Amino acid sequence: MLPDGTTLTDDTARLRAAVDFVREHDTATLLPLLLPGLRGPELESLAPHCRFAHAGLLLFPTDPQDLRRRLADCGLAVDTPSQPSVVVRERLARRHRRDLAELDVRILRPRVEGPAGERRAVEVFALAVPPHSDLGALAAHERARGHEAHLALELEHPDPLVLRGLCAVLARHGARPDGGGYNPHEDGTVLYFITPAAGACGYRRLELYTPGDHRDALDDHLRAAPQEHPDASRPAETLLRLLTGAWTTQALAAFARLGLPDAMDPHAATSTGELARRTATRPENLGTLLRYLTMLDVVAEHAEDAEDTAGEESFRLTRLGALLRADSPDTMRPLALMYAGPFYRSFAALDHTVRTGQPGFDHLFGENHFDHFARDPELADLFDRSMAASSRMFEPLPAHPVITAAARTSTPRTVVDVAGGNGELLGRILTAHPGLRGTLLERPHAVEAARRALDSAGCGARCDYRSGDFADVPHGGDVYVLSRILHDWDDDRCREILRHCARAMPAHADLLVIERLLPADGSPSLATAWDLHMMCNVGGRERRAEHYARLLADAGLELLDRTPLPLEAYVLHARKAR
Ligand SMILES: C[S@@+](CC[C@H](N)C(=O)[O-])C[C@H]1O[C@@H](n2cnc3c(N)ncnc32)[C@H](O)[C@@H]1O
Repeated sequence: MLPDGTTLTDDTARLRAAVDFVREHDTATLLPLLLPGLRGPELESLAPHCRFAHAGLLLFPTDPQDLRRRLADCGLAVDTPSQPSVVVRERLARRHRRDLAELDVRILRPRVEGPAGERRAVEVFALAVPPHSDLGALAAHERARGHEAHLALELEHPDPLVLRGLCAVLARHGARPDGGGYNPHEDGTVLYFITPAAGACGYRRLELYTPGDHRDALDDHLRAAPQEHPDASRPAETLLRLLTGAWTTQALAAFARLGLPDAMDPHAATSTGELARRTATRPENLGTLLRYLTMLDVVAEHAEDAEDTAGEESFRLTRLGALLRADSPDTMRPLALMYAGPFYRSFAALDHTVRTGQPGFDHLFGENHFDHFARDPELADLFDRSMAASSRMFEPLPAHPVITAAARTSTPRTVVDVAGGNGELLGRILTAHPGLRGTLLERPHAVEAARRALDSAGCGARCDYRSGDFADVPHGGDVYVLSRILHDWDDDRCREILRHCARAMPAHADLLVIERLLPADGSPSLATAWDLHMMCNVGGRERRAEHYARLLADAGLELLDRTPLPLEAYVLHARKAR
């Protein structure tokens, strides 16, 4: 893929584009292109630990002479013999369900200098595809998709701590693990990442190369990566696992409702008999539930200790399971109850939604989900708490440049949270910046919940509340926030909401929109799953960044930039168009 999004199918042209890219970019300018939120001190501390080492691509010469000719056409000399590839060969075998023996992928690294004469290379993976070979379709697919095209950073010092630190920085800026491996022929460890869709250099894959054997870090990295084709060789087993996804939703909710996460110890195993006693359940049936949850890594089974447990099984809570504890500050328990409750029942009407366009929720409950929840205080409270349960996506927002700039001014500035739910985000911003004031607009029942939450967070005195509708967006604020609002609505309603905001915003005001973004290249993402959820339950949708830019423009607003947030969300920064 080229930076302008076009795809080159001719191998020599693709090679030349990679060579030009390597010649033109240096490490410090490349990093923010790959990770758009990376800047300031974090960028300065990251850059010295790694160097831009190469751009990689996969070519399909007809034979070794053809490859040499193409390299020469691009002015590349190869003075070292090719090495067998392990990682790319395995990825191709998995993706195309081919036998490894059919795929003799070789690696060459012709040297190319960077803009200041830096030592670099183009990493060429070559798979020979003679005329009429049955690998032709594979080659056409790979040329068109460019799955293996990547940029590589090499660690300056192969220190395991630095490697893990770099992985953490990449994760914080939206890079997702995407496989990797250890190559014994070269004694080097590669970790691949997919960078955020927002990356501006045309490459979406990033390789972190570390000389030496770092299989500990690699194992953690591989565990975090979604499998490209889960069990592609066993389709019937895979389908059975997929078909029974509802059991997972309900097993997790039963686990939470029975109070098991709170009755279990994360550090020590407890026998099923003791757990059954604590939760008033039947040991035998509880054992069945816990064994299922062991497969999901929610609990871990411990080897029996015959003396302590009289031969019973015993289980410990894992980090994942601990997120369902009711008393955990980052509990996701309300989401477990919501997805196994009203949003579980409504998903049974998904085919109705696809046929008619009407949300399954409305079809089943006879009204829009906001109205349905608003009439039932218990459900309304569960909904508010379930929104707050994924609020870790808000963690970086108090440090967003728009908020810190507002907090630095001598006159008190006001953050207006439009449909701010139970005040989770506004509370975080006001707690981090004691000089800021807040205004929260919500429907009446939610205003009351927000008032209680902000009072108990100690910032209620700096907050005003407006009970009302989107048409009542308060005028005269300095920063306006629309968090997870636009994805609830169709385009026409979004334009209306944005126009209400634009009318209320003074010329200097900023707007922060928090949403997940659909990937432009169809790569797996939470946004794609939530797109289905929004369609079935709310009648809304997830969108690509350009789609939001168009909606903002229709309301007289201009999208200025976007920064990734945890849980695959983004914050889009807009102002009034000049
Ligand atoms: C998905 S929640 C988002 C809440 C919060 N901004 C957050 O990110 O956690 C959507 C919110 O929109 C509010 N809402 C729905 N319709 C509204 C309307 N017509 N006027 C104002 N708020 C509305 C709901 O009460 C709900 O709290």
